[in-house]
Amino acid sequence: MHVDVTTDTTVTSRPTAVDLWETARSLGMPAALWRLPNQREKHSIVSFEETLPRVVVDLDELPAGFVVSRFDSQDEGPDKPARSLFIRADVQAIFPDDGPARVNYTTQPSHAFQQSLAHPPLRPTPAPSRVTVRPDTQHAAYVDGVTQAIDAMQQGSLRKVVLSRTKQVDFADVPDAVALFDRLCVKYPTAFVSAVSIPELGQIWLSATPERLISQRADGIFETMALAGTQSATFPDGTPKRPAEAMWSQKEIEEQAMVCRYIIECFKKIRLREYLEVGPKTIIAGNLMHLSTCFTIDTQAVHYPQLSTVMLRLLHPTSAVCGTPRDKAMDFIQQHEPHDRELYAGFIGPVNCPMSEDGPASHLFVHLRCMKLEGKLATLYAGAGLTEDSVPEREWQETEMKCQTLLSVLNE
Ligand SMILES: C=C(O[C@H]1C=CC=C(C(=O)O)[C@@H]1O)C(=O)O
Repeated sequence: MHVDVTTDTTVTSRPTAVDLWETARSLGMPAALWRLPNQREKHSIVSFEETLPRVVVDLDELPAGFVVSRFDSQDEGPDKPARSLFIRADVQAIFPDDGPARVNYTTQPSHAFQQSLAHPPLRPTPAPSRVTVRPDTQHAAYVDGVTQAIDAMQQGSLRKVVLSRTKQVDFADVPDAVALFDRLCVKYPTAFVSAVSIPELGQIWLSATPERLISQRADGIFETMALAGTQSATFPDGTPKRPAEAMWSQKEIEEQAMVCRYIIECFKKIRLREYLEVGPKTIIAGNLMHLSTCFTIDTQAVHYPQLSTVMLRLLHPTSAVCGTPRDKAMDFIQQHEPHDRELYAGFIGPVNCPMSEDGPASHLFVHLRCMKLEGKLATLYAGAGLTEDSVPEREWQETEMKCQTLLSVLNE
């Protein structure tokens, strides 16, 4: 059933993103809020299922919703396909930049939800909350891990591995997730910005990621990208760099080329040759620059409507977050990273959601530049792609720069 809330007098006629988010949170309902790269309108969904189903991501089968996948979710054999959390879009809202929200129910709304949305709970501490970054205790272990990775690569068992670390930040008060989301949207217009509330885990995840994993547009165009190589988007004196001014080392060019080759190997596995490859080009991602190659395919022209579902299974986790060869890199990560990556470097995004007049589309992104919020504690995650030419201290500095993407909005 589709009910346009703007014509339904039992609920607030102009709910804001905050109203929906706080209503869902007060009732223990999962919710997602996102803004696609280079767009202004924001989207929000709420699910009435308090415990999220774990689904096989089949883009041809799933109803409208938002997928959240762990980094380590992979097929464990033909009968044990990878599973992801699925936030079904029981309530779906679009917030245009200049106009009232459009809200639809796709299932019969619960009475409690309607009642609560009519009198939405107050948002937490709208004023900026003070933050304290906990002192780093991971530097020595990280540098040691990089050194061990370089040894493994010099011995030839590994060609690339992405090693990550965490950083913890304490807020003085429980932060306002929607306010942080809004700040990320303003600061990173080219990123996919999201806030996801998962009550059963007691977590909210926030991110501003530059990396598209898979898009299946309403017009049948499939897109993916190879992203790697990192440098600051400013010169040491703080002046912004233009993409043409970026200097890339052999190590970074090779690191990104490995991601390209990994994607092309996936196309080869399904004998697909009709892809358009553009790049590598330097792109700006907030405070950073990366090398990016885009791959597009017209799924209608190649008569391959299930391409996105098939490629998702083959691609995740890509060499941009895991390494090459994939299984060896995964083993290295599991043996050397002291933390569980959880949703960091997994994939997230809307599936089969109406995003334009053309119809529903799916946009899945690699979950980078992200943090997990548990009450007043935030855990930030950042990794760096290592090759045998890596310099341990430089890789640590790279993870520091990646943490800045989110840190810089926490204190505003
Ligand atoms: C693993 C991360 O970034 C990936 C994406 C772009 C550049 C990367 C790099 O230069 O290492 C990483 O492959 C991260 O942000 O935590």
